[in-house]
Amino acid sequence: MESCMRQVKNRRCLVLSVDVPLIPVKELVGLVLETMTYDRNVVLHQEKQQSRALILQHGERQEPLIGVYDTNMADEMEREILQGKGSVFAFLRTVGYGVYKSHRADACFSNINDKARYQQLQGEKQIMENVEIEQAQKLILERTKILQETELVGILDAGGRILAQDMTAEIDNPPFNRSPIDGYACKSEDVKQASREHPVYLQVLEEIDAGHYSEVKVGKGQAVRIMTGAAIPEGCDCCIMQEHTDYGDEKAAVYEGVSAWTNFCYRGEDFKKGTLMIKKDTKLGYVETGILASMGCAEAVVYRHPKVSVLTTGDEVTSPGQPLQPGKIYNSNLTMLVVRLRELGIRPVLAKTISDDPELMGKALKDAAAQSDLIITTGGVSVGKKDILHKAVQVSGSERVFWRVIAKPGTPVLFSVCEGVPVISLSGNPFGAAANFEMLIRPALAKMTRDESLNPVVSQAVMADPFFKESKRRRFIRGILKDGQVYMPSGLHSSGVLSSLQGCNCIVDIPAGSGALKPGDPVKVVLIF
Ligand SMILES: Nc1nc2c(c(=O)[nH]1)N[C@H]1C(S)=C(S)[C@@H](COP(=O)(O)OP(=O)(O)OC[C@H]3O[C@@H](n4cnc5c(N)ncnc54)[C@H](O)[C@@H]3O)O[C@H]1N2
Ligand code: MOO
Repeated sequence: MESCMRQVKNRRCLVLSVDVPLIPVKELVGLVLETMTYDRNVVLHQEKQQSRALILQHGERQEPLIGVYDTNMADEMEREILQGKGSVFAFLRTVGYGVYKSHRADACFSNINDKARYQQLQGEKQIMENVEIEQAQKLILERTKILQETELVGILDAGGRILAQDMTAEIDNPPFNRSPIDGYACKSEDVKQASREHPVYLQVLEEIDAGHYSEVKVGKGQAVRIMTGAAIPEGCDCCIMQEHTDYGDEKAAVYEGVSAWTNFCYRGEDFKKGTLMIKKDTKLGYVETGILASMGCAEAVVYRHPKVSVLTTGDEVTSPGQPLQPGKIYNSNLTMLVVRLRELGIRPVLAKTISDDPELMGKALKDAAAQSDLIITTGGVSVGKKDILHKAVQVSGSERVFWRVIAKPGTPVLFSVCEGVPVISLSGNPFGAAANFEMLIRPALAKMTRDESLNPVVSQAVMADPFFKESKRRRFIRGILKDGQVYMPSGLHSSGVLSSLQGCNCIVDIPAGSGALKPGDPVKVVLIF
């Protein structure tokens, strides 16, 4: 420090030792700002400056090597080095110092000198507990990447995909003036006066069917026999429905006149060459793919599918189809989540069950991270001895971001990031997992894929049935929404019960502090679609 102080030109120097890599930058900013406040008070209020050094304190601990020092103290430092023991505190006591109090966790200021400790502390430092659902969504979205890679797919397979480039028409559609009816194309001037009593007779030059093209020029008193979808030849400005003629082959009697441009579809009336037809990032449905086809596109460049992995944990879970041993339960979460993803157009790349072994799960997370954009797990996130996700996340070297949301069910959801891949660990209780899927995973899928329709849709409704429990905490319950009214399913509302979710199409979002709900009470619902 002494030699640094001799070199620097500034009046002050921010000192930070090299082995506190987890210190939040905001704390350094806080230190600097506090020094500036001192300066301002000195100038404005002619206060005596309190100290020549301001160091950081967290809890009871003061950190002399995290601070802002006046740089004119090199001589005093040298004296301590030569005459004392060279202790920074001893020096500080002689010159006097102030403290900047940080309220961050101690782990932020840990001395770290090896990688394993760094990874361990990084997890401990950043975990946030008991977050609101909205904050949880934000924390997940901040760590969710938007997919950039694209692929070329045949137009028949492009439905449901997100277009990765602007699509501009290279042709006019229709590519020619065309007849919207079966009949005769002619000059409107010729038939203006036609009626049943006084038919107008036209000379029929030829017949043009859909798919054929004629260079013929139609003159005064002339017509062509024309079919729906066929190109109207030069010289004509209208078409007469055949029902208003005598169907003549060489000569046709016209019984009803029309004005100019009647029954006449213009070239390019659907779209003109050069028009931007479908914008990048549009979800292609049947209409958009149909438009692309009408533009002549056989293929489309779309963003690649997201790669989502589902890992369920639990020594008690048994795959369906296997005999059920005492104490075991069938694994419903894996099927439920895989099929839910498929319903949303996402095909999971990995779906498996891991036993309650943190090392195995840690390894499984790393393996999954290598092949996924998002990992969903269920079970093992609460506080029990076998709630192995916490350890598994550490084993995998993941960054833990938050644990627990302030809502029921699905409270113990844990969010971490394994090698850059978000890992959303849902509770093992099937309805807890299902509710969290709708609230936390859908937004991540929407961001990743740019598919806005994957976002949860919130609506207002009115309770049709009562819900008897009061809700001290925010509570999600399943419901059946019909014509703006929410009916309660028969069966239990417990988070461990899946069967009563059958037939439900919404989750009622009951705010914390609500009493029992009565019929007629307005409620917010999240649609399950
Ligand atoms: N002492 C406390 N105990 C519990 C608390 C608490 O705060 N203190 N929280 C409770 C809440 S709320 C929930 S939710 C659960 C969450 O537990 P986990 O997420 O750790 O999940 P597990 O214990 O592994 O399983 C819970 C439940 O779900 C069944 N399960 C698990 N996986 C599946 C699956 N794939 N298919 C079907 N069913 C599954 C499992 O057998 C358990 O019955 O913790 C409470 N406890
Ligand atoms: O949060 Mo738990 O999913 O209530 O039962």
